[in-house]
Amino acid sequence: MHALNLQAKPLSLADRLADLAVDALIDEADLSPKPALVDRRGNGAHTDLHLGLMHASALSLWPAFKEMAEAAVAIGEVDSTLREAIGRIGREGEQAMLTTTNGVNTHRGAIWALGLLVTAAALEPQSSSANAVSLRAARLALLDDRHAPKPLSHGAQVALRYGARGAREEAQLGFPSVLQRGLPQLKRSRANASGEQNARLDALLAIMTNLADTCVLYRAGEEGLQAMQLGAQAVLDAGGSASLSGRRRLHELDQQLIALNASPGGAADLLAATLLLDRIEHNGILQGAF
Ligand SMILES: CC(C)(COP(=O)(O)OP(=O)(O)OC[C@H]1O[C@@H](n2cnc3c(N)ncnc32)[C@H](O[C@H]2O[C@H](COP(=O)(O)OP(=O)(O)OP(=O)(O)O)[C@@H](O)[C@H]2O)[C@@H]1O)[C@@H](O)C(=O)NCCC(=O)NCCS
Ligand SMILES: Nc1ncnc2[nH]cnc12
Repeated sequence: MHALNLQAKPLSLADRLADLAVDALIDEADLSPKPALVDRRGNGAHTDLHLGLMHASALSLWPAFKEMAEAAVAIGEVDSTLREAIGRIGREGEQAMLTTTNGVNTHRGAIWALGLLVTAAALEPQSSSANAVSLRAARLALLDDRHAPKPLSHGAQVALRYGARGAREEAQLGFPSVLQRGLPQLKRSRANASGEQNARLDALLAIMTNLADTCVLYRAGEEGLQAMQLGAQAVLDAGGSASLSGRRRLHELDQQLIALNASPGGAADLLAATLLLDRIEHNGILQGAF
């Protein structure tokens, strides 16, 4: 007679990366109080989004992230075949998101950023520093996808109007907002014993200080972008989210951005990218230690 094998089947690399990406999106959505964004308190500057929808949207993307990681393992190098494979999977992921949300754009930018990072991490799991993963993601983002439609998206309209660098350029440059702003601030605030939630809020604010967020530009123009960047810097200068005066500034920033209808959705996506890279770097993706 055989003994029952109660041990769970180990997760594949692609399973683990998809889990990490979805967890990063859910942690971003839950983080509160985020200025003008959907969080546990409410809908921020949005009328068509809420926390349940953000969670459902994040979960709907799990198969797309897994498929991107599998494509990376199968193809094995940064080339046009992989770029076009993840472009197709990314567009299917967008459709899955839109079906789940009844047509509301919850995570378009996140599919792009986290999709590239998941693919880049799966390509060389033994080289999982944030720098190395971002560099591979940038090389992928620089490749052309012959099948990509070229719609006049909000990002494209804002690029024409203000000459702003959007989500595509952020990835092609190797995610500078994550590597130079989000991750260093996350580490600084953790080292200052600010508490994990405050460290994540500070990381979001650090990203906001410098980002040309095309969501903010589209909804609130340069006035909105300046309010976001200066207001985020003011919170950090006042001591960050863990200090009383930083919290007061954060509350003011929330009110100001809501009044301007300026939702920093791009910064929120890059916070999720920050959390994902932090976990890939520190937990490793080979050991299955999470
Ligand atoms: C290459 C793409 C990113 C397409 O780029 P494009 O220039 O066409 O830009 P958009 O699609 O308009 O914007 C992309 C989203 O990226 C986020 N974002 C904004 N600024 C930045 C930035 N500076 N750096 C990084 N990321 C940024 C942002 O996403 C969040 O906001 C979304 C809501 O945005 P909005 O369009 O304003 O919302 P709507 O509901 O449509 O309007 P409102 O009513 O709210 O005003 C939300 O989804 C957040 O995620 C931008 O929206 C890429 O998307 C692409 O080519 N995809 C095709 C598939 C593919 O090739 N995938 C590759 C494999 S992963
Ligand atoms: N928490 C959030 N609120 C609004 N838009 C977002 N896009 C990505 N995350 C978001």
